[in-house]
Amino acid sequence: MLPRLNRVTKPFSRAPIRIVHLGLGAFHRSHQAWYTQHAGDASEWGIASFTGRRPDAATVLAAQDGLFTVVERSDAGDSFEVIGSVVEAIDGADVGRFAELIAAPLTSVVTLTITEAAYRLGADGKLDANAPGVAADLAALTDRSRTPTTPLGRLVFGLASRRDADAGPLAVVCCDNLSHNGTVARNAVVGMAKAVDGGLAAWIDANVSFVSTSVDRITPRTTEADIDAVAAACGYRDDAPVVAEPFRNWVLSGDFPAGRPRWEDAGAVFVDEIEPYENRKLWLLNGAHSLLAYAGQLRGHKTVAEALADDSCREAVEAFWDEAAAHLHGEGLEIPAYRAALLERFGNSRIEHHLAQIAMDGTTKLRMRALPVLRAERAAGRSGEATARVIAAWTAYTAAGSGIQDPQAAGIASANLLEGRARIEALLSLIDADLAADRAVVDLVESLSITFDSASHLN
Ligand SMILES: NC(=O)c1ccc[n+]([C@@H]2O[C@H](COP(=O)([O-])OP(=O)(O)OC[C@H]3O[C@@H](n4cnc5c(N)ncnc54)[C@H](O)[C@@H]3O)[C@@H](O)[C@H]2O)c1
Ligand SMILES: O=P(O)(O)OC[C@@H](O)[C@@H](O)[C@H](O)[C@H](O)CO
Repeated sequence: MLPRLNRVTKPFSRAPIRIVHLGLGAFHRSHQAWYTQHAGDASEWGIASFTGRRPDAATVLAAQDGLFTVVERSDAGDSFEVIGSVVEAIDGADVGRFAELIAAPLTSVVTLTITEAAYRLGADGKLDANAPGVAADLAALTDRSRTPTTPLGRLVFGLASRRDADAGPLAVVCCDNLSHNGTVARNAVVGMAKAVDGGLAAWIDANVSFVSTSVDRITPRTTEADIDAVAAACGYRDDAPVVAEPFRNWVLSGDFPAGRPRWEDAGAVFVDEIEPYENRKLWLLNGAHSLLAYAGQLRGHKTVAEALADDSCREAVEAFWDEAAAHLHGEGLEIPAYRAALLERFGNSRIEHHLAQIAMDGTTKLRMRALPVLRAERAAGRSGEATARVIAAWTAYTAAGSGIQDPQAAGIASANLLEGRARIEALLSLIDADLAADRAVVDLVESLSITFDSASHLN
């Protein structure tokens, strides 16, 4: 029997906890944990990482003393690296430990990868007070008789503890695929705090810096085959490896009032103006991912690489990129090279990135990945057809598949009981009210919604 990966089989020292992470999933491990291990001052920066919804990832990682393997997977083969920057892995339901660590004076940075849907944004882009868990968390934060269950509720709870402990300022670093993600996180956190304690909201405003980031490293969900591959290649049993592409990128903008690791040693870039980088990534990479997720599944494909190899999907991607690129300006963006690199990254067939995973939470994702391009195209006097096709593919996908996972799943199901343009209008209203109110857009999306029609492939 193989030995288990842990700090005895691989003697990594434990850095002191100075970073608290919320959302212990695959991406946190391949990205922020990797960058922290590769910072020049890594020995000073340990991460305590909390799960979001289930304890499973924390249970497995805790049994390995926080250690896991990053499998860097390219067409040329796999390389393996043990990461030791996560020094404590904890069930997110342990809000007591979370608050204790947020309140610790040594804690300087809180990072988040809790998915787009967890920010509970409504179609107006603001915190949706009717979203699951929000009202209950506001009540819990008010009377303190229960602990909050949403990630943002837990963060507000933790920040209240830090204020009470007078532990000083810190930085919250949002690493989710959202435009203006620092501002979104700030609005959601301060909005929630304001609803329960004006003094706390003012303290957060004065003491917490919300850093915006553009994060990039394709990291699919780990499979049993990945676990077996690590065992075969490394000679130890790791139940929490993570597979990622060789490419990685991290652009950050904002203040770190209590310090931060020297992530720049690992290639992170600190900028004053993040928007051009953010748009390039969210539109070209994530927008194309969403298009491939819907169009590709309609055409019977399972992975990004398979969908990209289908000419009709690839042409739709290129046309969408042409429209998006017209609105991407800024020094050093190098759009042609970025597009060429994306084709290569998407075509990495050894990374089995499942379209079904990318397809989740479409209403929230399309709002950031496609809608801004459509708006910009129409403002420029053009139809925005290629971008409308991205949204049209989603409308077709919602009708063809079952078990749609989306914060607006109930609204999607109701909309799909309608027919024709009424159905399209109802679906678009779940993404954006103005979009649904524009008759020309509704007609355009309706006319394009049969482009990838092949519903028999789904279910
Ligand atoms: N995987 C990638 O390639 C990648 C790349 C760039 C950015 N990201 C960002 O990171 C996020 C997480 O990706 P991942 O691959 O780690 O996913 P994952 O499913 O492996 O992990 C997500 C984590 O967030 C928690 N979570 C999910 N939904 C939640 C909810 N509604 N409320 C509370 N907690 C919730 C989960 O419990 C888990 O801890 C993405 O949504 C995206 O915003 C991912
Ligand atoms: O992780 P999500 O669900 O926000 O989006 C799915 C993919 O588009 C995304 O994970 C990309 O692979 C990633 O953003 C690449 O850096």
